Amino acid sequence: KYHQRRQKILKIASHFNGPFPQYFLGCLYVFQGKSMPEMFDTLNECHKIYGDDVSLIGAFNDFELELAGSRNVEKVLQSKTTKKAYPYDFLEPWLGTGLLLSFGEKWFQRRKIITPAFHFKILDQFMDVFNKEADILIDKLAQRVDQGEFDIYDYITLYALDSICATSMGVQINAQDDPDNEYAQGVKKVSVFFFRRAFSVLRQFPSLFFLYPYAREQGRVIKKLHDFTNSVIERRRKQLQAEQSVGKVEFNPDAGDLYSKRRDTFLDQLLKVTVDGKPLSTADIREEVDTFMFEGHDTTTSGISFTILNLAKHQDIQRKVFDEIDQMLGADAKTTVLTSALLQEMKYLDMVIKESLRLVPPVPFIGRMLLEDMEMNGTIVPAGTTISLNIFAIHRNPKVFPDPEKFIPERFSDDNDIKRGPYDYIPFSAGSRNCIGQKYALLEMKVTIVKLLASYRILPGESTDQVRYKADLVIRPTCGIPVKLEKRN
Ligand code: HEM
Repeated sequence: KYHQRRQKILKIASHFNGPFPQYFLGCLYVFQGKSMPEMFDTLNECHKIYGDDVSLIGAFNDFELELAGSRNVEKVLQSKTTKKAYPYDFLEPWLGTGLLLSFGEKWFQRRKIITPAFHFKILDQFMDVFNKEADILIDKLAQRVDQGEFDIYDYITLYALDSICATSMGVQINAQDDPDNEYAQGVKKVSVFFFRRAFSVLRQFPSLFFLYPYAREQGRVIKKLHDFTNSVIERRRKQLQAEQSVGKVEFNPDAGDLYSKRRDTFLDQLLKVTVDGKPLSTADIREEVDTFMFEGHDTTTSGISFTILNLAKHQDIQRKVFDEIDQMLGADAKTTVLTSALLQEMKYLDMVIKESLRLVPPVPFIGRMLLEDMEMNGTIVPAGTTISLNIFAIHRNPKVFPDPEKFIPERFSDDNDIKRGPYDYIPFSAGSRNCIGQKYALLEMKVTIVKLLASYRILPGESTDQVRYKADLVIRPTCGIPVKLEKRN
């Protein structure tokens, strides 16, 4: 039976290129003994060697396709008969079946409940928080001015964590005052466990997870992450109860209410909503809070940090962004409260952010499992196949992005002749399961870059050129983001 299945898979795989699969362990040898950055490079190298769509057969006849060609990517993202691929299951003990992991009716219902929390009018209210948190970041960074190279990544992580808690949960956690924040450390650890499991031989046997050397530690770390999100939910619940007991309090942004009295945050909606007449259970709420705390800070941290890296490496481009800020805000650049309308006028900044998300998409891969057969490359790919969509490779198609490794913001100018299809550039994915937080993310990224450049010139450090990429749930730098800061007058 094993042999017959292998023959069947090889026949389908012949419609795609890919490394030769060994009889039992498939193509695992391609990744064996490699470090995380090397694995990431190898995966992307496969596309250079074998083309856009690569067959990668795993251990024990596990058929997997790695797609980077826009035709097949579109088919998968448009299909209504897919679910998230098995590696996402490894996240379930942490994120439950919140919006990222759920599917079918549950996903549809949750997306409907949560979508209004990211309406552009609500996002406008978030701008005060982004401004305030970014000002704190700028203050914290003052101690690094003229002090030589340092890693800015952790500063950005804590800033993004404060921002997501304040905006979406209505709770101030002051992570920026706590460099050893346990939540941020825990997320890093769980992400590495996830990655190691996705590349292990035993990955198809969930019941054997206890054999993994890090299984117990994962349990402990997830418990701490849950304790933290539980405390955020409880704080907000108490705030809302206190408000109810003194009658309805009007929100006044100037009276220190910026965080606690914000109305109808994402968490408020979850606390208040009823489904079939019943409120959501604490477990239901926590899985969404866990999902948004993670998705809402780790991804933007990666996006902001790599934009900073690119600006440090390209002083001419940084100068142009600064000139745009200077032209619009002049001497008030450091103190102006940025609004979404103001940011919308900064066209060059927009191109820089888009190019940075192209070159280093914070979510480099997304995965799906086919629930029905699908036609691809002239063959029928059977239901049950795991598909990985390689956004990092999609963004390096030289026909759409000539000189793909170069950082060229002008690719996104209106006069660029090369036309892009809707699936050639997908940092936030596409289709119905696209990123619900994309507008939020872009606003936060822009506020951070404007505030940073208004106060500091970002210079490359001695090791800036040595930064490589490694990817677990998001792309991270191998040795932080080493930069130097110089004060602007
Ligand atoms: C630069 C920052 C961000 C990037 C590049 C990004 C990218 C993505 C991508 C590629 C997906 C699809 C994942 C998949 O199909 O498996 C996704 C989904 C999602 N993102 Fe983001 N994201 C970012 C920021 C955010 C923020 C700030 C939030 C929340 C405030 C957020 C919340 C979510 C959620 C909840 C989903 C699942 C949506 C669903 O399946 O209905 N993301 N994101």
